[in-house]
Amino acid sequence: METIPTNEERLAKLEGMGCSRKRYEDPRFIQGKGNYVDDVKMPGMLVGVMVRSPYAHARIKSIDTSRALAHPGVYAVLTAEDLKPLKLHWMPTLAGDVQAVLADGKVSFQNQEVAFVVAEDRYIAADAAELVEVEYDELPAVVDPMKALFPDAPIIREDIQDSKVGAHGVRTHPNHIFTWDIGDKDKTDRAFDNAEITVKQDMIYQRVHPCPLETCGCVASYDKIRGDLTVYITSQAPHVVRTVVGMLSSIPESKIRIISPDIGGGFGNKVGIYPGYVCAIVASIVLGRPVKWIESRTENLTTTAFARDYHMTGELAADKDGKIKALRVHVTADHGAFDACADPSKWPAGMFHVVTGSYDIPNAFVSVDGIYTNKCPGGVSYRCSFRVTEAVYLIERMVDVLAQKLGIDKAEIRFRNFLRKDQFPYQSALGLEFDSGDYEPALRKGLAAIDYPAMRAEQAAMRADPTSETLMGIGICTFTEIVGAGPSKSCDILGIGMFDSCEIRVHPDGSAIARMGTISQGQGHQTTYAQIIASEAGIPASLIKVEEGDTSTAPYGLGTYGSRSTPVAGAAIARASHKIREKARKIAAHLLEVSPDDLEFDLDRFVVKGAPDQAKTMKEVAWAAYNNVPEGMEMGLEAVDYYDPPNFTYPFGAYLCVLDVNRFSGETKVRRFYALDDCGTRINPMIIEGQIHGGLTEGFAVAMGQQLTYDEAGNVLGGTLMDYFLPTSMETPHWETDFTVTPSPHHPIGAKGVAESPHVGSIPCFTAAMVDAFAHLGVTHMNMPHNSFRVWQQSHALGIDQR
Ligand code: PCD
Ligand SMILES: [Cu+]
Repeated sequence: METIPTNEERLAKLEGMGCSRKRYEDPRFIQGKGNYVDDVKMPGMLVGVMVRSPYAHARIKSIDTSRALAHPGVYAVLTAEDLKPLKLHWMPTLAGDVQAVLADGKVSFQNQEVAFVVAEDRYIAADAAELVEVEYDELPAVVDPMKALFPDAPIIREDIQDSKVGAHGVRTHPNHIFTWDIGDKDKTDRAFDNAEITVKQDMIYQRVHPCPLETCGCVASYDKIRGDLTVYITSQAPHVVRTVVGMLSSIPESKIRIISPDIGGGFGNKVGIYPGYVCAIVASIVLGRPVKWIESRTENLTTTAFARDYHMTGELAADKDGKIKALRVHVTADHGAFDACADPSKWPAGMFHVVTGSYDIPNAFVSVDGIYTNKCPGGVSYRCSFRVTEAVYLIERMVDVLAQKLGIDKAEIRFRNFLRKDQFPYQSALGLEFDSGDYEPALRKGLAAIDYPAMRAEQAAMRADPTSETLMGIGICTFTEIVGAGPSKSCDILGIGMFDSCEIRVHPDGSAIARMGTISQGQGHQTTYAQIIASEAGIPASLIKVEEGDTSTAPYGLGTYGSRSTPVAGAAIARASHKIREKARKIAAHLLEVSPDDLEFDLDRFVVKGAPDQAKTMKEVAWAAYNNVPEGMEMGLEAVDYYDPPNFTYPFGAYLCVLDVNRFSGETKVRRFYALDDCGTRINPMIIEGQIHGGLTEGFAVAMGQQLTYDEAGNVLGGTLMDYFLPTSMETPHWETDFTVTPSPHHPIGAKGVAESPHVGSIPCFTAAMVDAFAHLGVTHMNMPHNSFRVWQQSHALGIDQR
């Protein structure tokens, strides 16, 4: 007789939630067996290259494509004139604006798409692109959003120059996109009028770019005989691409197949629809041959989806003990030449209103103005679920500024203002409902981990020593994130609610295939999704095949960004697993000739209550599902779930950073970085740790070096990795990670998203530490990036850079 495995053995075999199961994906990635878009090669495939504008703002007087067309190996050169008859020279953006696919009479940012050259191969296409002769008439450019609102500023969008109302309400200037107000202005103003103390700080969150290792691209293949369009694409939201392509082309969605194969990092960069995709699709339809388009690094850095460019002013009102009474914020948001924000919510500044942070702030008012400038369009959530990193940066900076003004310790002021555990679910003054949190123990753990009192004592000693070449800074960030877009009442893309989905089919041998509407870009969904099913349906993770990213097989879903896969698809996976389990229970009851209520689910089997030797395993049930089901039941064992979450999830964390700054050179060394994260129920602790390392490294990159700078004429300075900071293992500090577990009350398995938290939480922490190094000299804020030159400038301004 077969010996029944022990509980431990069965649990180990399942590799369910909580297990640091090794990543299923890694053998293929490590051995170079991944399959990325640029790996796709089709018979007869042509390659397209963009002709781009050297000017930030210019009228196009003429485009002469004849020399390019005459070049051997060239098949087509598309311009706006060619797209006009198809009504494809402009396309809708995800933010309710329109964007030129190929410049229509005018260019509005440097490297804007002007023509698309299709040729035998990439070299020929690039050579021919040089032969396209474009005559420009340069116009004055404006790159500063404040100056864009001057009465005599150059008008960027002549196409909508006279419209007084845009997608998000009234426009007050031709370069003004919207004003978005939220909160109670009168109450907030009154709280400020009556406050014992107020503080105010301006800050700039610089323009940055997500910079995934793989640039954007696609291979479009139109089959003229069948009328089918297949597109391999670097998309974080393949189903959305299918819907948009359907809308633009009038091809029914049933004849469009969008496939996101392996993706070499997304980070928000691959949410939007870019002109290159549209041009490749049009070229394939026109030429009847597959057409590939892959961006160069410079094209990626300078033309696809930037992030931030938020110019913020924060104000806090408080009493003398540092208890916050009100928050007031104004933001000037530079959206570039077209409003192409990949914002999953109905709010034009995304989830910025999470800006009250981890604190009990009774009154708040926020106003955001969106502005056009002669810069690249975009506005994506570079590792933050959209404008959350901006919000967290603002509130964390403001709390520090207040502490400094009052002479209260920066940890102590947080304890005085934290939301208490018993206040959840908490209605914020800006209308959000924070699901769960427990902030105080998290910060206490962090303070103990770095021995905060000892650090402050060391800092005091250094400050007292006039010969010390080092300035020591201690940064604290106690952030609350908002992830998991989202409830369809507040989140949609082009009118489609932001649900997500899962479909599970169990085979006769007890193995299974599962498909979801999300798409991994390196997060390891194939590993972790199987773990959820393992725990919830009792099928070993190693027997579950997880597939995402092919619209012809996966159920409709809104994709992966905004750390939404766990909060939304993860919930659908759990619920689909429960449906499987409940059908299996009935089959097991039938096999055991008992009532379903007499059965208990035990890891991987159903056991008769009170008779532990009478059981049916999921494997046995799976076989029976195909030959011996209760009368009246359909055969098979499969389930589908579409999940529209009731709320977002609110992961949080406590981060601490200790920095040593050389006041003569501005060089900085991160001595300690401690990150405690709470994402509720943890599915794979090892993957979470990897996600946190990645997010912290990108946070380090943004805080210490990343910036897309423009000169007055609108030239992008630093559109290559020589200038744009991408940290390697050489620059990256050592990370210390920790956690607490506060489950989400509304998520079926209590899980919250985690992937963006480390990015959102670390950036203000680095700035806080940097400012803290200079705080005793009266400095309250320093704008990022904190590279050596800029830090030295601060030192120099204070006159402490000389020996
Ligand atoms: N509690 C929990 C949570 C979570 N998890 C895990 O972790 C991960 C993540 O998750 P999440 O948080 O949910 O998220 P997702 O959705 O998946 O993802 C997204 C993210 O993710 C991140 N990470 C990463 N990684 C990699 N590798 N790559 C990439 O790209 C990336 N990206 C980035 C980003 S940026 Mo945005 O897009 O900006 O919005 S958003 C983002 C997965 O695997 C999961 O399963 C676990 O375990 N547990
Ligand atoms: Cu964002």
